[in-house]
Amino acid sequence: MTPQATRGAPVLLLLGLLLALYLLAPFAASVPFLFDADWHGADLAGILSATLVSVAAATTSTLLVTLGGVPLGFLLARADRARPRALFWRGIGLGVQLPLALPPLSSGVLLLFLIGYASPLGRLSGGRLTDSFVGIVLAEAFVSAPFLIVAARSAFRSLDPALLDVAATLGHAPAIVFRRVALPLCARGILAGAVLAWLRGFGEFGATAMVAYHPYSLPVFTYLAFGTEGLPAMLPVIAPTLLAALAALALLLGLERARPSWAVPAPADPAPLAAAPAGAAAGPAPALILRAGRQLDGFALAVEWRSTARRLAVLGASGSGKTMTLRVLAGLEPGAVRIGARDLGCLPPQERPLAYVPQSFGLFPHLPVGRQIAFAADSDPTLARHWSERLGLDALSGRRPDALSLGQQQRVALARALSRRDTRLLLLDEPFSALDATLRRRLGRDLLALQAETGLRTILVTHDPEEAMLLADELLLLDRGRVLQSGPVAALFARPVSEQAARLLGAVATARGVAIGPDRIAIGADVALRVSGAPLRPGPVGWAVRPYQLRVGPEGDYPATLLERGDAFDGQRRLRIRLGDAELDALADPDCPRPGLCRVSIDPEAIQVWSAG
Ligand SMILES: Nc1ncnc2c1ncn2[C@@H]1O[C@H](COP(=O)(O)OP(=O)(O)OP(=O)(O)O)[C@@H](O)[C@H]1O
Repeated sequence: MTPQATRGAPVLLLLGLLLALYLLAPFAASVPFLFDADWHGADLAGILSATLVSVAAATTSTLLVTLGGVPLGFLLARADRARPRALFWRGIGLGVQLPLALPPLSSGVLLLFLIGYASPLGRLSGGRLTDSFVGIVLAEAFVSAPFLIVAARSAFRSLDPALLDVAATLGHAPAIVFRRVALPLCARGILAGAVLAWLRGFGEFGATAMVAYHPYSLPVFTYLAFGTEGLPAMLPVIAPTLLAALAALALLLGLERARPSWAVPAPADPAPLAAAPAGAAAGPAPALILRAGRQLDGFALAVEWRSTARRLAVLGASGSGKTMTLRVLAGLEPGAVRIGARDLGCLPPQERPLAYVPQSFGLFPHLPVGRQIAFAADSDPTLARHWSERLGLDALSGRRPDALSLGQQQRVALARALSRRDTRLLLLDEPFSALDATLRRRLGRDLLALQAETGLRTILVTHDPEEAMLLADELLLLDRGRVLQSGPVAALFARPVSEQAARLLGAVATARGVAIGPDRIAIGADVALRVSGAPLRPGPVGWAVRPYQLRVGPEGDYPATLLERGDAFDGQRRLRIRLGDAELDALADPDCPRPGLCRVSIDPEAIQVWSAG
């Protein structure tokens, strides 16, 4: 907090400083007593032995607790994300924190029920679980484990789940995903938890005294020295305790301050891709069949889709279920998926022949570009080299993702996906959403080039109709988890099923008319527009046309009235015209006619028409 931030909050400052003072005061208060300490009469051999016992027991218990606590923290974090949260894991999450809430003496009593002389385990072990080094370790593990589990759980909870999903869709089994992605990315949080657990174990007295009074650990030895010889004899015993605590705290501080060393400024955006020879494969692909049904709190997904196109897009408003549909395809959500004769629905994500690029690209923060591209379980070194070079990533192979521009990050994600030996399907979730308009256009063209070059089937999730029309031949329009319409881009564009579908497809303003022939709509004032697409049935229709599709001038197909003429900007002038009964916006050259009668031409293919009956 800056001095300015605390200036307005004297009460906060006072309360905070009071507590800090109280925590430091005992150290200051102990200074005069140090001169009374009985350094000469100190039992150095006893202190050394107790210190060694405590260090060894705390280290052993921390290792044991880490071994089980890290996987448990991972499972608990995963269960925290699941909806609904399983009762079993909620119970486990609560139960493993109980030792935190218990007085250590009570923990000791509970442990005696389990491993004491009279317990089945105690009898089985011949009493070796109490009053022994093993007993100290068990007591320390019991009281210190929650520190490690809570730290690991919160470290794993802060991990971006998309990274685990991507690693799975790159062919890795859950255990490998845990080892290669989750563990390295959460190592600092886990290490901090381990240091806390070690400190807690090292200083443990109550439970240890109940379970294993012998051999003396440092806290028990300190208590003994105080009880038999008083404060002066106890002071030398505190020295190793303080030293160990300071060393552990220094380690904790070091962990907090440690910053990844790879942070270097992001370079400029990549140059556009050079044109490449087209088409490994063209024409229709094996039929893709998707059936997804999902019932969540406040949202239901019910999608059925069949397509043989190679370039597909899922288009819909925010929250319509686009990402979920893609995740069903990737095997990250349940659903039936088939490609040709191959049933993918029964395969886990790591066994599906596809690559999934989530919205944030899903690059692993701890891996440099070179290892990132080769990360897939079935990564082909020849393909990896090819795509690294083709996408201009060779010079960046040593950089980690936070030292890359967004455009470069996207290329790394694509190179990683394309380097898999058996990728049949490339799933792209809003690949351009984080980019500005210029980069969006450029990377859109890059992707177009890649589609032509690889012939790979791509499914693009987007809410941008322009992007969908550029990069897809077939569309799936979603609305609140349901299919609004699906089919070839041109057919959907010409004949959206409803005004809502037309708006999703980019219609800004809509108007009413009447179909008077298979390719004619009357829009009032004796104007009948010629339209393209499937033959129309007579009856009321809605229609729309984009402003830049209207050509306004002295010549043209239809009579209209120019109502307003806006200021010229960026080589264009915005006009307001009346065409039939509709008032529409149009874009024209700056030197277009003045308000008054004019003529308008519209390409029939640029007019969207839907039944409004
Ligand atoms: N685990 C969940 N539990 C309950 N609802 C969820 C869960 N995950 C997603 N949803 C809901 O499902 C709906 C669809 O989500 P989805 O991410 O597929 O939408 P989208 O169309 O991709 O949206 P956007 O364009 O904003 O990314 C949303 O309303 C979301 O709130």
